Amino acid sequence: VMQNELISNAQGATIRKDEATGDISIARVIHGGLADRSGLLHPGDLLVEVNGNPVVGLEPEQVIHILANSQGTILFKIIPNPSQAILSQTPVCMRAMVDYCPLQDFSIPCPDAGMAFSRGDLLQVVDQSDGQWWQARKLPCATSCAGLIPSASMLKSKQREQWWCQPLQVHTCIRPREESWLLLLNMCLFNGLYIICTFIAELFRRQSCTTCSPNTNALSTPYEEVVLYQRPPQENHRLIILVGASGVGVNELRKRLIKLNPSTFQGPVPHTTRSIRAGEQNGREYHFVTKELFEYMVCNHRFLEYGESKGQLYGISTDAIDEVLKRGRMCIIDAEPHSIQLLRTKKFKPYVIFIKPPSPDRLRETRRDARIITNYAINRVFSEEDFAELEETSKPIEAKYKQFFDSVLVNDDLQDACIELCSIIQQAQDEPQWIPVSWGRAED
Ligand SMILES: Nc1ncnc2c1ncn2[C@@H]1O[C@H](COP(=O)(O)OP(=O)(O)OP(=O)(O)O)[C@@H](O)[C@H]1O
Repeated sequence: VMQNELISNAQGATIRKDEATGDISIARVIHGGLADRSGLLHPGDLLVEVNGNPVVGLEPEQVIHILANSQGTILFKIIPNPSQAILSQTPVCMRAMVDYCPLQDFSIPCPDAGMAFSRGDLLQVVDQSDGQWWQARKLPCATSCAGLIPSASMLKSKQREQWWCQPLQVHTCIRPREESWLLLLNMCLFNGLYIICTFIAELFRRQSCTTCSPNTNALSTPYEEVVLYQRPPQENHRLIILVGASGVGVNELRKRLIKLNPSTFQGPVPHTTRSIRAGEQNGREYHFVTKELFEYMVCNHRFLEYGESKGQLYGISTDAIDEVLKRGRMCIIDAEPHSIQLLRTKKFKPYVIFIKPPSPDRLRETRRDARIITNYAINRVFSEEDFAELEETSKPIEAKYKQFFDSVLVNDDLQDACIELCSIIQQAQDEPQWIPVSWGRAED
């Protein structure tokens, strides 16, 4: 049975009443609060008097009232908890993978001591002594006082409850667009690898679905333990993933970056089952493979994204990404949001940048002369519907996947966005960044 706690904010401790005996005891001492800093109060201590007023039998609200009205020195008479082991815990940093609001949680013992957080927030967990309720601060620490958050097991059981209550959602994915492949093939006749890669990325983006994903809020890991990581010079660069709504400029930024410094940045070479053409070279435009090998790679989950056009298969493999990284280059890819999880591995240590549209006015202003390619026949300026769709699709992507974003870049002025992208990437490679603890562990 959950006993409710009340917090005395000035003292930074919560109290609770034992309904059978009338005893008032310290339920928890909030890290960084006055009681914690004094080192005089501990969980389980029995409160006998406050400033000479006996408190046994009182309601917790009455005790809080006495405390709130006390001025100057407050004298507590306590019976220390003899079994209280005072353990000093090493803080652990965790990234929140779910949202939490204590005011909407009826199970929290003391909502006023609770701390709200959103997916992606970095939390420094300072106390895990209670299996159900931890204490944590948000990083970078703005306040010294910690707040109550549900433990990982507590959140998981809440997720399970929610999951069972959810109605079954039937979802139909968008089918690949044949005409996009045709455009790809047309372009291949006239352009080099640079355009092919660009277009392949575009094709996968268009044909994939942003609403279905392996990671829904339900049953996901509520917290991910993280550590600061700085790439040692001998290690591969981190994979750079650009994510954004269709039309926001992910491809444009990626193209510009590669063009700016082709000896540093590179995209992966796609695989195809179509036959090699005059002027093409295996491993340059494409990796030309047999259908059997392609299917074998599909079965072995080697493709990040793949599709079929006119009986031929095309795909971007994780091996192709690895090849770029092994050559000492920075691999920059344009991925569907739901592919992020596949790439979140120790090997790639991806750094994910979300490309966000600017304000509605700036979006329309900056894209006045921009062209949108909707299929092989249409290459036109953005319409009002395109702008509206872009804004509408960007928000749910951000809302759903923000826990995976290391950086957010607003693509307003193209030149400025390119400069900012370069500096974000530089920082990602050269400065310490938070990564999941499992990516940082030395090889066994
Ligand atoms: N900041 C910007 N200012 C002006 N035009 C831009 C800007 N960013 C991108 N564009 C233009 O907008 C158009 C769409 O960009 P891009 O093709 O990169 O979109 P995308 O995000 O890759 O979407 P899709 O995957 O659907 O192609 C292109 O013509 C591009 O040149």
